[in-house]
Amino acid sequence: MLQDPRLLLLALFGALILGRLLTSFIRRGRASPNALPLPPGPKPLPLLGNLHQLPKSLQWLHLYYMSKQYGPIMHLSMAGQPLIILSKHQPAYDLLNKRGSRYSDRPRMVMAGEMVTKGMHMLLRPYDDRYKLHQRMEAPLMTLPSASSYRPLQDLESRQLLFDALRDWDTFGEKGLDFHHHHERAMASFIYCLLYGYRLKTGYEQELLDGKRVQAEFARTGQVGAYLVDSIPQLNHLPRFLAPWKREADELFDLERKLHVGNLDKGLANPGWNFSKFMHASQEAQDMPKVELAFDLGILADAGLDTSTVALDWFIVAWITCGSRWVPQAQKLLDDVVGRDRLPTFEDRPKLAFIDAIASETLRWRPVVVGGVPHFTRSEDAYEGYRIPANSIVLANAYAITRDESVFGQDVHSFYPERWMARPADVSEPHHVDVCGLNTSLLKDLPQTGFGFGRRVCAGRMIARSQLFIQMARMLWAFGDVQAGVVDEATGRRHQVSEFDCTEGFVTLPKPFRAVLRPRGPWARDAILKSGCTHGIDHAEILNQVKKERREKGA
Ligand code: HEM
Repeated sequence: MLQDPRLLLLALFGALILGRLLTSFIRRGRASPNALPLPPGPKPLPLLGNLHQLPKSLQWLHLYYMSKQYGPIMHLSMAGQPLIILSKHQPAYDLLNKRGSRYSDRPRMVMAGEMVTKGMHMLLRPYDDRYKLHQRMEAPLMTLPSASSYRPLQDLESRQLLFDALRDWDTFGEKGLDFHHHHERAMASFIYCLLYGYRLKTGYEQELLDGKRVQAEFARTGQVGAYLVDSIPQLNHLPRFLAPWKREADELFDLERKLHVGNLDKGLANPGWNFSKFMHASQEAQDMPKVELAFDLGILADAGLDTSTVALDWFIVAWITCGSRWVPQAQKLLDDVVGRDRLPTFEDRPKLAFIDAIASETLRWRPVVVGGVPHFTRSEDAYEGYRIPANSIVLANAYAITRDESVFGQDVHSFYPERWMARPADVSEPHHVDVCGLNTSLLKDLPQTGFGFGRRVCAGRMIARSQLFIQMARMLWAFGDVQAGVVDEATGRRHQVSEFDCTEGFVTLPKPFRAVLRPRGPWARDAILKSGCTHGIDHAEILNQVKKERREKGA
């Protein structure tokens, strides 16, 4: 029966899989009698553990409800692999921030990390010396003074976004516009300009289409359970004809390599300062293979593109579904501070803390990476009377943590920007305003959980916060009476927007729909047209100004 060598190999690997499951099961049973108990969690089945209890859809929501039963530190077993779920801010902060040296690793991802990106994906890298070298190379570009120097580019793209949205209002009227596309174009154009020295005019450029494909493949190949080889890496010893995922991984690597190396080449050749030139000239890059540097830049581009776009998409959903109170409040503030003759600018930011509160509330209400990014610990630890086993995946469930009432106060499911506002500071007291214009005297220092934790916290969070501020301030200033688009012209029926109508995956987007963004008045239209189409502006000149400003600020 087993004369066919392929069947023989399959039988061998079947035995290997069974062996692995049995070993992990026996290991679990062998915990020392003196050992602390594992954190509570649902009762596991033999061999499978809790695998059958992990739902495929809206996992973060189910884990949040599960935490109501088992508490803020839960233990689940995924066929023997310990998974610790943190559902309140304090344990997440204590473990991932305070004990960061122990909890900053990533779980091994064979397909997405080792095969498709050959270990060069920054987000998936283990916390080792090579990771730290890359972090050192990027660090000077991610400081607060650096973020402040990128604001002229953010200003440029948000002006363009308003111009494009006005044009679409004139074209599509009540049908509405594809706001996701406009957000994506603007965010991608900003990040590609900064990294590679070119802008994206339409959002349909081949580089962006390839970039989106790479992101979609990352989300797919990185999904828990998508590839057996992630659970049983030994399967990679199979010859290629028995391991079809190897060919798939090679093809995806090739797509990503071509995209990132092509972009690096463009960045080095394009006029003006940019990240490609800066990182290429850095000490850390001197002995680095070109492809590794290209991947660093490419992953930065990916990390910046999707996330800010999604946050702006949720902002539109919040505007439509629950904006009746905070939108008029924000618009009154904008009218008082900015007036109606010009667009808001970064110079207005210190007086517009409420807009920053709206940005923070958007990231809290619908965290972009809603389930959190898994961390990993290689050594055993003890916390609050529980044992955290060695080789645990530790996941801070962003959805649950942003609903921690002991941190964010009452009514955590509502969109309530005021929760971020400090008591009005005494006017005679000088306000503390950071170099990006954020007024920290008027805002509470609540945890920005949506950007992750500890040594793996989002490197681009200062850049992202400026981006969200300028975009939200300008949209709120320019447009009013925002609604979902009409989907049936005969009846005038509009798309029904629901805050839980979202996609699955690493980042969670609202399901696609069109929105009607009406100019608030002729004055808004005039100001947008006066600000104009920005495609004729010399962005290389702006990039050179960035370089000068960075030098002056010692960034
Ligand atoms: C609203 C926008 C953004 C959100 C919500 C966001 C969120 C996150 C989260 C949750 C993580 C993982 C943190 C963890 O493991 O605990 C992360 C990592 C990262 N982010 Fe962001 N991000 C945003 C924008 C950006 C931007 C604009 C950039 C760069 C220009 C960026 C660069 C990175 C990088 C390089 C990492 C990897 C850190 C590592 O694993 O060491 N992000 N981000």
